[in-house]
Amino acid sequence: MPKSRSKRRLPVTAQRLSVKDGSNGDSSAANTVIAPPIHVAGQEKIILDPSALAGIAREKLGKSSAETRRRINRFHTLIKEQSKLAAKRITAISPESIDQIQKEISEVSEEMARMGGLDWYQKASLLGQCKQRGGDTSRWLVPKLNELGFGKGTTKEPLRLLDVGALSCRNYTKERAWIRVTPIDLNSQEPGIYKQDFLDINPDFEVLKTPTEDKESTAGENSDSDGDNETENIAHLFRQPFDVICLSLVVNFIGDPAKRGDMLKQAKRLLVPSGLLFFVLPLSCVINSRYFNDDRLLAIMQFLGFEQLYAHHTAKLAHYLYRLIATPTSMLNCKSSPQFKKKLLHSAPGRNNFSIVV
Ligand SMILES: C[S@@+](CC[C@H](N)C(=O)[O-])C[C@H]1O[C@@H](n2cnc3c(N)ncnc32)[C@H](O)[C@@H]1O
Repeated sequence: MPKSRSKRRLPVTAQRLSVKDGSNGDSSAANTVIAPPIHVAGQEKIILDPSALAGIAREKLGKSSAETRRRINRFHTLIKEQSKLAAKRITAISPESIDQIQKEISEVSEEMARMGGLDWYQKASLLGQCKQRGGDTSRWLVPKLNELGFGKGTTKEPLRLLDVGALSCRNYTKERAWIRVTPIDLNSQEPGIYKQDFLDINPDFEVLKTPTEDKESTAGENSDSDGDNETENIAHLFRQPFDVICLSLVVNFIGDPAKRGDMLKQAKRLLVPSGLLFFVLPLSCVINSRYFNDDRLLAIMQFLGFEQLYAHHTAKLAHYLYRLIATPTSMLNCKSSPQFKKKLLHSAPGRNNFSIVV
């Protein structure tokens, strides 16, 4: 049986999040303070970190940023194809069709490997972060946290922030006095990023028993530690829930819509009550999909127990900040049929098939 959230040992952190924005976690109060307008921003500042390009050959990236973008999109398509084929293989019955599916899976994997695999994809994305997206997404999140009342000296302990799909562990260096980052990724690009599948984190926070263990358990956090060691036991990093979770361009990376939904549910499991979820999608997912848009996302998030604090479209991205306001854990463990199935919302031609199923 899942343990109840109310028994978890983090009332202080939880209080901190609700008190600091002046709303005490009351959603109506928060809504009067923070309007969630959606608007398209102008050009953003370009920040290029030269170390981002280390070890990546120009010809692999593409001759121009448009070419890099095209290859990244191809990689996304292959990821989706992989998910579809994996689902097909589960239901296939005849040995011939299993062989055929297996052959197609191998072709997809080979093409991904020829492109340079996940490692290439991450480096290309890092370049995209620098050149096209106005720097890493912490540039958007940090001012929003400031607006909510967080900053240097405003909290007793630094905010615990889980950066999922982290390509750099330096994104919050300037804020290290008040943000303690735990950067994770499926494939660690640099020491300091922990190799960890977000969906595999076990959110059983009650394993933390004594204050001594508590102290030892946080010793490895932040980017000073060597997160590159695959055999390292990093379970201690996840013994407390997080104040903030960043899912920036990670959910769209997953090919399976139900798994995307699982990521949102997992974020909810790993957050303190009143914790914040920073969520970023490519703009095309919400303005050009047959099955998805801002209203659908809002309905899903509200269903999961989040309130939307901010929503903002840039030229290429959709940014959202949510606060967790309800914790019905029974719902998260519910295996019944999805509440938000893939549903046709726009039938105009030329749209993509992005969706999130919860
Ligand atoms: C496009 S990059 C996003 C990078 C960065 N967060 C940003 O905003 O630009 C997507 C990253 O998510 C990582 N990722 C995807 N699924 C993940 C999971 N289940 N757990 C951890 N990382 C994951 C991928 O390995 C990849 O590095």
